[in-house]
Amino acid sequence: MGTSDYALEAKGLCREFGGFFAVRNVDFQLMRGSIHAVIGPNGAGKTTLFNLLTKYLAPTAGAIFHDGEDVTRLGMAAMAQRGVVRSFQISAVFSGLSVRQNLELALLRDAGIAWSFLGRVSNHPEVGARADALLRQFGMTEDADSLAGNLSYGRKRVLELATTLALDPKVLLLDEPMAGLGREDIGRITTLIREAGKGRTVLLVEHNMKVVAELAARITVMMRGEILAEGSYEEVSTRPDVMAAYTGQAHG
Ligand SMILES: Nc1ncnc2c1ncn2[C@@H]1O[C@H](COP(=O)(O)OP(=O)(O)OP(=O)(O)O)[C@@H](O)[C@H]1O
Repeated sequence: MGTSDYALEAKGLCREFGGFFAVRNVDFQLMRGSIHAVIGPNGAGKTTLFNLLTKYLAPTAGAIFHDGEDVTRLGMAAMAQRGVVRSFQISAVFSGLSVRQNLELALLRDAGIAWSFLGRVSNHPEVGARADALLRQFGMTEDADSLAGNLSYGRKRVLELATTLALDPKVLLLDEPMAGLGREDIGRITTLIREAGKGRTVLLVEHNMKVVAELAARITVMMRGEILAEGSYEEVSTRPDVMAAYTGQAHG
């Protein structure tokens, strides 16, 4: 399998905090076009690995490749330009704007058009049409004119995902997309991520095993900063060492 089969690849990745290795010597491959989950008990190093791959943190050793090119030294903005987009941090929802305005803002930003006031949208009819399509796709047509700040927590997370997808990322990186959501919103966001995964590469860090089992074709299990196991849900969930890693840990 060639390097270019991977949307993202890490080689010998390390992140040390004052002598403590949160991530130690990790070799990781994110296959292009796949939905891949990183799981593991609390403190395993999932968030640190995610922050390294999304360029939020710099590694203390090792290298990161995107489409086979060394991107170790690039920052988040340069990665976003390459179509590698992290959700739920980058795509802030503006609570003083309506749902539609939030989507229009994201679409204008993606098109590289400066956005200062909404009158500008009328100059770009394609933006209005794409906002309508996103509203329909995300089941938010009825909320279009509601202020984002007045949405429930779950609907806000749906809007965040919609604004991220407005950027049409090639690689979508999601940090605990289900955190704090009720069952209904989990079902909706699971469906939306599955749809978003068509023609894209998706990496998610997620504690909810039902969601991981439903979405991820490949799963990486981390433990004490290292990769403990990799494979399908069936493969990793039946391994005694993976079960032992979770013993005594409460996970949703
Ligand atoms: N900025 C930091 N400074 C010092 N130690 C850190 C820092 N960030 C993370 N760590 C440590 O690195 C280890 C891995 O943390 P990390 O947040 O990556 O784990 P995690 O698997 O995401 O855990 P959780 O599931 O609880 O979010 C933990 O022991 C944590 O205390």
